[in-house]
Amino acid sequence: MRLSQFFLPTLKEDPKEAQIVSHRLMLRAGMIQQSSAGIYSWLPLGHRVLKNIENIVREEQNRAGALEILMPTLQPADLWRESGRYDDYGKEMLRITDRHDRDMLYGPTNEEQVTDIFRSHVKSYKNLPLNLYHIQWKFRDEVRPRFGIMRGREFLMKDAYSFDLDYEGAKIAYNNMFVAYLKTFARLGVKAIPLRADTGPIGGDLSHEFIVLADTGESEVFYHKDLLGLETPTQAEYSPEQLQSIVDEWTGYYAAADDMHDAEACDVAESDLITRRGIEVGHIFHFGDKYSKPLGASVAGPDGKEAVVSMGSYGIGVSRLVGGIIEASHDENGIIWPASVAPFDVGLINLKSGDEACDTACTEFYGKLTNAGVDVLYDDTSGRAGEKFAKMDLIGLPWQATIGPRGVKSGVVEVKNRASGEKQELSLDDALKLLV
Ligand SMILES: Nc1ncnc2c1ncn2[C@@H]1O[C@H](COS(=O)(=O)NC(=O)[C@@H](N)CS)[C@@H](O)[C@H]1O
Repeated sequence: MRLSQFFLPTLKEDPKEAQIVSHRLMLRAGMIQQSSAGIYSWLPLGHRVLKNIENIVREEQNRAGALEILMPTLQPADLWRESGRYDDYGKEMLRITDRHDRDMLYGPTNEEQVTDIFRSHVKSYKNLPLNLYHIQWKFRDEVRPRFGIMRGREFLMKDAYSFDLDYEGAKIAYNNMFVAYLKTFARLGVKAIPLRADTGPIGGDLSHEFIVLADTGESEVFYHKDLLGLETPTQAEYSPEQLQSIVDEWTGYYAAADDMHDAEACDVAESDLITRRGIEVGHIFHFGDKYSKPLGASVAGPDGKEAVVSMGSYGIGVSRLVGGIIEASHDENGIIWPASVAPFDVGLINLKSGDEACDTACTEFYGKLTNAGVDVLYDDTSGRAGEKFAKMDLIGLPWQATIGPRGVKSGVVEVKNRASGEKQELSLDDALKLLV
């Protein structure tokens, strides 16, 4: 992509309304544009990152055996009246009346909706276990939306829902999602630790939240230092016993958010207990028949008797993760994207646009990288060198390749790794080998 043909409305100054670094950098890097409180448009650079995160989440859900569907954002209030949540949900719910005066709502979550789909079609235990998920916009009328997309009102969530014949089956489904989350966050380039969590408006009796450690996180978390040393599971498949042992290993260490931490009961030695702030990027719940019972979602069991199915739900904050990853990965010059989610792989800087030799060398190098499948943002604009370097550091692409008049003469490209800051002068061929 040539920068002269892209839409990248970067800002020179820190916007005054931004209180945390990810909000500041997302605005300065031209990734989002606020529409109203807690509601944003995603501009090209931000949209690319959002889609990269979404696709990694999707791949890991698919690998875990979940089936992707897409449920509507607008839901009938009657479904929520059946579960009893229509009144319980409170002011966070955006209630809407359509032209026929039917009560509707903009979904904050989809437990009722997915249970309605299930009960309409699944009648036998032979069709279990089943896990349906979608990646869909949610609306929660947060009383104080803040920190940009971190606590938005309209936000993108992956929410999965599992259906099993009994608790044993539901526990396997829960453990399967727990392990899929460990893999997902590792692929996103963040260290997410699971904590026992409160179940809140979703409900149930078993829940973990996954926290990305970041100094500006809203939650205060307390955990055993050895938790950070655990290896992320890598196998494609695990038996139920293996899943349970992985979950036991990761939940065997003390870890609790402030709302669950009990300093008295915590038996971790002072020297082993770490206190940090973190951002909740995922939250999983087992809640049994909380929705299936009132909505009559049951199947004929092996004994022929009707059994109300046992459910769980599993959320990941896809749009929140754009900010969460920045909070965990930035420096004083800007964002440092993990390669897996970066909007482009390489930023190519032409130090002297308009100079024929430079333009030719850059165009050739750009073409070779692009043909090799590398996603390049080529700064072909006529800005000053200092501005070009600052912009590339701000938007945080993993690699920068710079070609200037001196380099063209000696046939070298300066390649810089954004995360380490390390620079190398390489021949065009060696630079290609490094970047492809
Ligand atoms: N206001 C918000 N802005 C951005 N992301 C949010 C917001 N509220 C929740 N999230 C993200 O969405 C994830 C799941 O939300 S949740 O309420 O915990 N869980 C559910 O809604 C369940 N239905 C899981 S399927 C959270 O872990 C968080 O990462």
